[in-house]
Parts: sequence; C-alpha cells; structure tokens
Amino acid sequence: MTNLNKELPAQKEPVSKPHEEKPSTSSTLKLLLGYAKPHRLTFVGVAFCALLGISAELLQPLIVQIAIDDHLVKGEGGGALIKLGLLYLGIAVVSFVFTYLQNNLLQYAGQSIIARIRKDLFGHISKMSMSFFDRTHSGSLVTNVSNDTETISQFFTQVLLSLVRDGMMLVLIIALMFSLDVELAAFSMLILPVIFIVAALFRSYLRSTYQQARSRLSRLIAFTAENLSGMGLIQSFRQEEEQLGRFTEQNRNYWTANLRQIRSNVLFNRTFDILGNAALVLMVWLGGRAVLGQSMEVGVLYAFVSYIRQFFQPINQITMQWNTFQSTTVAVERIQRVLETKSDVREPDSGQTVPLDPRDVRGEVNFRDVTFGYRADRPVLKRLNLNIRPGEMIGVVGTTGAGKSTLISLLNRFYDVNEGSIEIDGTDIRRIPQSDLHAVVGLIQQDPYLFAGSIVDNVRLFREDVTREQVIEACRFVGAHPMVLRLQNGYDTHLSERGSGLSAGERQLISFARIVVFRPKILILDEATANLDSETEKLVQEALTSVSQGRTTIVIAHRLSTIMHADRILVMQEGEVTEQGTHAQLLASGGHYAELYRHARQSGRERLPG
Ligand SMILES: Nc1ncnc2c1ncn2[C@@H]1O[C@H](COP(=O)(O)OP(=O)(O)OP(=O)(O)O)[C@@H](O)[C@H]1O
Repeated sequence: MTNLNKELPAQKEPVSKPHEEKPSTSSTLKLLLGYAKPHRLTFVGVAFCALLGISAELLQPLIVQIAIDDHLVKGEGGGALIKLGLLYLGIAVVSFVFTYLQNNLLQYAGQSIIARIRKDLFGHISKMSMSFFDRTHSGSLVTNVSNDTETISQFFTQVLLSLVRDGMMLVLIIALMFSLDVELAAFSMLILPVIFIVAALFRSYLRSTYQQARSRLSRLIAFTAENLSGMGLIQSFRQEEEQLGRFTEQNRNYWTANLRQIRSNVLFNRTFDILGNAALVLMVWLGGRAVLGQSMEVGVLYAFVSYIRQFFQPINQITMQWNTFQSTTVAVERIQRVLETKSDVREPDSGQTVPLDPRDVRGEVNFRDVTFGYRADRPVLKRLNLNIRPGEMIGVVGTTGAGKSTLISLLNRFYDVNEGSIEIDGTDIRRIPQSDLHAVVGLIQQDPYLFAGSIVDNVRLFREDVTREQVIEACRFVGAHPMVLRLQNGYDTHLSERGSGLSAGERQLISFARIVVFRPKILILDEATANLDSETEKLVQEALTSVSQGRTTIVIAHRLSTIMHADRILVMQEGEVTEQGTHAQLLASGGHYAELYRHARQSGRERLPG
C-alpha cells in the first residue's frame, strides 16, 4: 500500500453531516431509554429525592407568609417567630440533603450510561471493515466518541434533571398559587401561552445554529487530526502556511457559528427574563390593589410574588433544556448512524461458519477467479487465479498500483471480493470466523504500528497469557534481543505513540517477534524491508528466513533481493499475474521480471548477483 496515501490529509466524507440531519425525537428517546433501563431504580431514587427537596424548598415562602400574617401583622412575635425561624432553617437543611443526594445519584447513572455508550461505540468502530475507514474522517469518529457522548451526558445530568425537578416544581408552584388565591393564580396562567409562542419561535432557529456549530467543530477536529498525522509530509513540502490558511478558515467558520449560537441563546434567555419581570409587575399591581382593598393579606402577596419568581425559573430551565435536548438528538443521531452502519465485511451466518483451528491449518491459499475493485466500476484485480501451496514462499513484484497490496488486503478480509473466492485449506474465508482468520494470517507492513507501551507489551500485544520469557525468546529468535538490551530499560522500555523512539528497522524486528509469539500459519509481508538501509535489511532478511520456516509466506517487495530466493515469484501488472516462476526461470524467460532485474543491477540500487 502506498504510504503517501496514508499520510496525505485525505478528502473524506464526515461520518455525518449535521446540517442535513433530521434527528427524530422518538428514536433518540428509544436509544437513551434502552441505555437507561438498567438504572431505573436509581432514577426512581432521583425522583423521590427531587420531590422531597422541592417540597422543602417550596414550603419556605409559606412559613414566611404565616410569620407575617399570623404573627407580625398582629404585633405578635417572640417564641413563635423563633420556632418558625428554626423550622425554616430545618427545611433548608432537608432541601440541601435531598438535592445533594438527587444530584449524586443522577450523575452516577448518567456517567455510567455514557461510559457504556462510549464503549459500545468504540467496540463497534473497531469491528468496521477498511472500506468504512476509507470513506470516514477519523476526526469525525473522534468527535463521535468524545464530544457527542459528552453532549448525551448532558441529557441525563441536565435535561432529565430539569424535567423531573423543574416539572415537579412547576406543578407544585401552580397548586400552591391556586391554594393561595385563585383569581391571581388564574391571571398568572395567562402568561403561559405567550411563553409557548416565544419558545416555539426560537426553537427551530436555536436548533439550526447549534447544528451548524457542531458540524463546523467536527470539521475543525477532522482537519486537525489529519494534519497531525501528515505533519511530516506537510513540513517536508513546506506546506505549513497553506495548511495554516486552511485551518484559519475552518477556525473562523467555527468561531462565527459558535458566536451565532451563543447570541441566540442569550437572546432567548433574556426574552424570558423580560416576560418574567412583566408577569411580576402585573402580579404586584393586581395583588397590591387587592391588599389595599383588604381582600388579600400582605403575607399572601409576599408568598405569591415569591412563587411567581420561582414559577419562571423552572419554565426557563425546561425551555433551555429543550435546546440541550435538541443537541442531544443531533448527537444521538450521529452516534446512531455509526452504530447502525454495518461492516461491509461480516461474520459468517451461524449455519455457514467453518471454525478453523490454527494448529490444524496447513496453509494452502487459493484465489479463485477473484475480481475486486475499491469502487465496483473500477476493478483492481481481474479474474485472478492463484494457488499457493502449504509452506511455500511467494515473492510478489510488479508496477506501482498493480494490485499487490490489494491482494493481501483481500486475504486478510479487510475487504471482501466482488466476484470469485479466496480459500484457506479449501474453505472460503468468508465462512471462517474473523478471529480464527486473523489468528491464521499474520501481516507485517512497511511501517509496523507500535502502541504506547513497553517492548514486552508491544510484542505480546497486551495479551497477559503470553509470558515475558516467551517474548524474550521470540526476540532472540528474530535477532532483536541485542537491540532491545541496548535500550535504556531493556524490555521494559516504554515506547511513545507509534514507537517513535525506535528506528524503522528496530520497529520491524519487533513486529517479526510478534509473528513468532502469535504463530500465524500464513505470513504476509508488505514492503517490510522498503524503508531499511542495507545493514538493517540484512538483519530483517535473516529474521524473515527464520520466521518463514514452516509457514506459507507471501512477500511483496520492490527490492528484488528480498524475494529472489522465494520458491515462486509472481509478477503483477494492472491487476493480473503476468509472469510466475523461480528467479532463474523468470530470468531465462526474458520478460518483465528479467527487465526489472537488469534495471535494478544497472542502476546500482541493489547489490544483486549477475
Ligand atoms: N483504499 C483504497 N481506496 C481506493 N482505491 C485504492 C485503495 N487502495 C488502493 N487503491 C487503488 O487500487 C490500485 C491498486 O493499489 P495497491 O495498493 O494494491 O497497489 P500496489 O501494487 O500495492 O502498489 P504499490 O507498489 O505502489 O504499493 C491502485 O490504483 C490504487 O490507487
């Protein structure tokens, strides 16, 4: 596979385009309720705590009303007022305790649910076929796993809390207002339709501003992620200024969208404040007249004004949470879209499955009439037939883009063939469970991926059942042992991301040691020696000779020295095998291979025998 393709910031589609989405409330709720189900008892506890906390809070104005109307207005005080004061404080403590409990319970459930969604999402993404990653921005997936799940967590910690707490509060306040004064309470209710009209007018605008901001953030993250992975290329081609220009544009777009979203939110909230204040003024005016006309007590007016202030608080909260809920539907939609995307490469149906015990595999590989294209209308391999015998070493050479890497991507089932089949020991690989297949087929690439972790963990790929001794033995076998001992902490040396503390050859030797540990019966090397100097190549070549013993081995190489000793060499051109035979046979036939060989010798790029 050409490495340049991997490094260049690719032009891919984001996994979702929020501005085009039509999130559905019911599917959002369905997904969220599914995840919330195991925590239903916790949610009952939350509702209970919320009810007690709110009731305590709402009793406070009533106590003040009693203090005013039954004691202060009548000129009484002393013991009764102190008792009422203590009661007020006691109720405040009850409200605090239950609000605290309710918040903790809700956070626990909310965070557990989000951790679960994140895990499911990551698990699903890691099972997708390569075609999914070909067409999906990695930045977009990072946004799904990080930001979108964070947005959903707000649903549990804010939206749900508000619905439960503020909903109950609203009902209780309305009940208390009617119990205090029916006429005044009825007047207050007149404001409700106005609130709904304002909320409805703002709703779609707020949603569109939010979606736009998310979409632009997603693009910004995608752009940054891709630039980071291609930074070497950007610097070597002095593309920093151009990339900075493109980044600045994306950054400005996000900045504009974010400001628009913040402005619209502030406008919405302040409109609510104005409505609240207008209602308050109306109540003070109406209530004041009633007090002056002696049809209402002062304490009742006080309690009423307190409730009116509190009345707007939950309404404002609930409508604000409506925006958060809209954001949640967008985030859920984006996550759902990933979760519902089926991998192009599927596990076989249960009736079709043929398990493969790696110990019993002989290692025969057959390509039968294989046709494949990354796009259906552009085939890369055309009716390819190939039989590889158990234990045979095959070298593959050919022109750039001939389809060599594609051949091995298919054998690994990173993609499925369009026509024909690939078989291992006579079984179509589509019928082999993927875990069995990957235990049988081992791949070493040009730039092997190393994880952040110790040398031991990188060789055994974090599998605890592989002992340290086995790792050391494997490293000795491939000749990596002296190199590892030279590192600062030997086998415990911690490698940074992608193994950046090691040279290309050292990374390659580690990946050979992996093969010895995991013992795949079929071994594939894709340009594994391409980046190495001739000294390191010799080491790697020796490692290859050691590990290929008893394994079917397919080696793709541009350097002919790597494959000239293979049992059979295939020459590929434009998706077809045009020549095959041993080195001697191919030289004698005077075809493309002979020409490549002559060219390589004359150019002096490789030291090849004459
Ligand atoms: N992921 C992909 N999506 C679309 N097209 C691809 C993809 N990978 C490879 N191709 C195309 O398929 C063709 C064969 O590519 P492949 O990588 O198999 O060639 P190759 O023989 O290994 O080349 P090289 O020697 O340069 O690595 C090329 O035209 C390439 O552009």
